[in-house]
Parts: sequence; C-alpha cells; structure tokens
Amino acid sequence: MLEELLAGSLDDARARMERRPLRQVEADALARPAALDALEALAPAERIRVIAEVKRASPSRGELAEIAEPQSLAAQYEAGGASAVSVLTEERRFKGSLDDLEAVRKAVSIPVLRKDFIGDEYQVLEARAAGADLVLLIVAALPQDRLERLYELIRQLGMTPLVEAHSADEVARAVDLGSELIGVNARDLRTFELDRELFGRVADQIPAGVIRVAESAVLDVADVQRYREAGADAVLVGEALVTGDPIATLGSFLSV
Ligand SMILES: O=P(O)(O)OC[C@@H](O)[C@@H](O)c1c[nH]c2ccccc12
Repeated sequence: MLEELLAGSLDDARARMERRPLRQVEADALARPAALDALEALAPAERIRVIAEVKRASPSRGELAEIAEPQSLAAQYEAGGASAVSVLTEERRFKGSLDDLEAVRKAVSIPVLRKDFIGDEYQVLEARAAGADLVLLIVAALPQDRLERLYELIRQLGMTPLVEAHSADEVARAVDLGSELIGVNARDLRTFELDRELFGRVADQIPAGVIRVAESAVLDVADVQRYREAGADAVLVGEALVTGDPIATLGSFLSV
C-alpha cells in the first residue's frame, strides 16, 4: 500500500510538472517569505503540543469529514491552541490538495506541514511555493540516499523536515539523518495496522533535544495522557478533530 500511495503522489506531481515546470516552481518557492520556525513553535513545553490535521478521508478509515473550507477549520485549530497545522495534500485517497495548503497558509500564523508521500525534489519545491513550513518525510518510503537528499533540500529551503518512523530501525535512520523533529506513527502504512505501544518502546532511542511527536489514533484524553507519560512533546491528531468539535477537543487535549 505504501508503494502505491507514493507512486500515486509522484504521478500526480509529474502531471502538475507538465503544466508548471520545475524552474518556475523553484522561482516561486524562492520568492516566498521565509518559512516559519517550526522547531521553535513545537519546542518542548510544560504542556503537550498539538499538530492539528486537516483530513477529509484516509485509505484505512474511509470518509471522515466534508471540509469545504480548510482555511476555516485551520483558523479554529489556531484559536483552539494548536501549535502547527498539518494539511494532507495527497489527492487520491486522502482527498487533499496543495490548494488546501495554500488556503490554510493564508488563514493562520502558526507553521503549516505538507503531509503527503514525498519522493522527489519537485514535491518539496511545490510545498515551499504553496507556503509550507514543514514537510513530512516517511522513512519507510525512501532509500537512505534519497531520504538524505530530500532532507537537505527541505532544510536549504528554510523548512523543517518531520521525519516519520514506524519501527526501531526506522527511528535509528531518522536519528542518523540528524533529524531534530521525529514522528513515530502508530499506524503501519504498509498494512494499516495500529501499534499503540510503539511510541513507548522507541521513545528512549530518540536523543535528548530532538522533538518527539506521537502520530495517529489519538482519539481521546487518555491517549494524549499515555503519550505524554511516554515522553511525547507533541501529538499529531486528525480524525478526532475533524469528526468532533475541534475547539473543545483541542481544549481537552491541551489540558493534559
Ligand atoms: O487521523 P489520525 O489517526 O489522528 O492520524 C493523523 C496522522 O497521524 C495521520 O494522518 C498520518 C500520519 N502519518 C501519515 C502519513 C501519510 C498520511 C497520513 C498520515
């Protein structure tokens, strides 16, 4: 499944590149005001931080919510105390787009993450051209040399890579990169199975000073509490926010 998702995102990017050549996207990326400092926005604090996700659907959970105006949802996330907004830009299975990201970027003043299956430079440039401050890199989807190249490009463009792992080995690869922001996804993107204990098992492998993010299946306050106790600096939450009252849900998560 992960291979299929990555191939789909890369195909869609190639189709966009026919209309908007790399050099043009690069010029747009470089013309943007500087990216926001996501490491500062997500720095460990007394309270857990929330990265709130704009998510309409997913292959594992199906349709989640009609989100006609991603910018209004994101504004609610900011008002509710989120530290950053994640925007799914994958079109086929998550029903997102780069237009969603651009609209969100205009509506909030906290950092915005491009959440997609990133495999080439064009997608990274597009992210910056649309105003992203952070870009997700999924360790399981990329060989180490490609991971390193994309990681460096994200940094050169002034953005912050969020490096996502789903095993002890993948956490080791994320640490080897020198990553300052590491996400542990409870969901296996190959099988879609959940492992809620994974974060607790690998958290100690992440060096002090690196920001630790627990991702996926954070549905209630007890999940947030469990991750906080296991050492999470932040949680990345989609479903619970798009299917409920975002402000009230954020409030309860932030009171942990
Ligand atoms: O909706 P949830 O279970 O709260 O999950 C959010 C986020 O962690 C999830 O969307 C996600 C994490 N890593 C990904 C990689 C690709 C696509 C999606 C994801």
